[in-house]
Amino acid sequence: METLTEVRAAIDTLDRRLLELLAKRQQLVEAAGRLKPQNDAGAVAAPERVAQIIAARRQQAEAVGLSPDVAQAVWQAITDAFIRFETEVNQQQ
Ligand SMILES: O=C(O)C(=O)C[C@]1(C(=O)O)C=C[C@@H](O)C=C1
Repeated sequence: METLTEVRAAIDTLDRRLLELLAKRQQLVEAAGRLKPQNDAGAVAAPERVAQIIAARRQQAEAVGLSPDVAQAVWQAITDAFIRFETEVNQQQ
């Protein structure tokens, strides 16, 4: 992989896989939102679970050669976005 164009093509391919995994994650979050009591913002936000996820992903990142700070930022953004998504699901069930 020698050119910026090649590197970007590889990033696009990898991002496609990430999108598919995030779509599967969304289905699981939707199921979680339906299992929680309706209109329960505290249950949806589950801050203790988010803290557990962030700590675990930091450790798991180190094991696979990913910067723990990058992992924390990514999973903070993921959980923020999915809490917003799950809030909609939880209100509409
Ligand atoms: O574990 C849950 O309770 C979920 O609803 C899933 C999830 C997640 O995205 O991983 C989403 C919202 C909560 O803040 C915590 C975690």
